Amino acid sequence: SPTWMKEDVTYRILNYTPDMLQADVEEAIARAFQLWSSVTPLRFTRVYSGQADIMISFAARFHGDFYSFDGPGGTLAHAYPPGSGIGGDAHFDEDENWTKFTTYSVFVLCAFLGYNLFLVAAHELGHSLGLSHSNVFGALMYPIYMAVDTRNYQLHQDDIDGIQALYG
Ligand SMILES: CC(C)C[C@H](C(=O)NO)C(=O)N[C@@H](CC(=O)O)C(=O)NCc1ccccc1
Ligand SMILES: [Zn+2]
Repeated sequence: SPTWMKEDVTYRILNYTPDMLQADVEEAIARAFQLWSSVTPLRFTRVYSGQADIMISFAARFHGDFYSFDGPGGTLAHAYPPGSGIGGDAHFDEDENWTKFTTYSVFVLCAFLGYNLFLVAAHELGHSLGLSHSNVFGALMYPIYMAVDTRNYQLHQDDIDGIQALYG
């Protein structure tokens, strides 16, 4: 699978969701990158203009690529594997309610309260780095979102093995 052929990868936050404070969006994204940089030689640098490797945006329905979003629920976000242009970019569905909180409540209540941006971003950035979905329940790259306590979130060994197979 494609990987970034460099250790220094840039990212840019193109726009913000109205669901959260901008500082909380920036913190969630930065923490999601830190998860992956902590187990690889990769360094992530935020840039504020021009073309970054990983362009991060919020959008609803049709948003200029072949994968339109589907309103509340369902697909929450998608990201492209490493490459030029749209490669590496991560799109978040603005029709979801984005939050910095996580609850232990059942999945359906989470769907109502919102999705934790840090958790979803961490998953999407896994794709942006070249990871596919995992079949290991509890892994970050498992295909289905599960609300978990994000205060001291740790990558599952399967996620670490996967990313170190690409960048170890
Ligand atoms: C086929 C793709 C486009 C589905 C899409 C996804 O996997 N994006 O990376 C997605 O939004 N998946 C949903 C689940 C679904 O649509 O059935 C999801 O919860 N993804 C976010 C996620 C998954 C696992 C952990 C954290 C976040
Ligand atoms: Zn995914």
